[in-house]
Amino acid sequence: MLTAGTSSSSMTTEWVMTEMMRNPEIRKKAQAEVRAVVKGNRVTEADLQNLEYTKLVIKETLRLHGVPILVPRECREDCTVGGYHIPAKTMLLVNAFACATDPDSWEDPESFKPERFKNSPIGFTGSNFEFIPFGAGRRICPGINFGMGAVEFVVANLLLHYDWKLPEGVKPEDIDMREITAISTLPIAPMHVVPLQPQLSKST
Ligand code: HEM
Repeated sequence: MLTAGTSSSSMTTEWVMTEMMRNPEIRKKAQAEVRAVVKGNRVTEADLQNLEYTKLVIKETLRLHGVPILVPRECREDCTVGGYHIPAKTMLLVNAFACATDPDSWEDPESFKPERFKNSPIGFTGSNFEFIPFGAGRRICPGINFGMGAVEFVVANLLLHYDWKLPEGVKPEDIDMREITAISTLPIAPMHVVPLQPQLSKST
């Protein structure tokens, strides 16, 4: 439970920041939303409900940087998938990343475009098999709400309190987006960012 709940949420947060540093316009838009919604210096649970664009950014991050392979499943009965006969008791591994980047399901699948989820019926509760960052079915992640709340809360605070820039001489396109695979996908090289003056001018 601890392993499943900690690295997944923290790695998602790290990828959200990485994508926002690589896409400054998206970061500015999310930051403007957070600063417009949050009154005072504290992000509340109620504020999170109104962070519409920031939620899209997190969703798009989960599409491109979610778990690559889901927990194994065992086939209960013989079946045929894509013309292949799968005998009962075969262990199956679902390639969630392939589903989330399948050009038959997604337009321009490799690009980071939070807007693709705007007014889209595709959610992450396991009903849309092209997007299953929390899995699906009986073994779906039981920590969806906790995990999403934790990521939204940390990202909102990072955007509310600080402006961010890359170290001197580093351009957004220089960020190393390669991944290594563990329980979550991790950046192959940690990104370095510089927090600017804390935004403490708002009244509490
Ligand atoms: C952004 C954060 C998170 C992501 C992306 C995530 C993703 C996943 C995925 C993909 C699975 C496999 C589901 C399947 O095979 O169908 C899973 C399972 C699980 N997750 Fe999460 N998770 C997150 C946060 C959490 C949190 C916060 C907790 C607990 C506090 C948690 C607890 C678990 C547990 C216990 C399982 C195993 C469920 C089972 O096998 O029946 N997760 N998670």
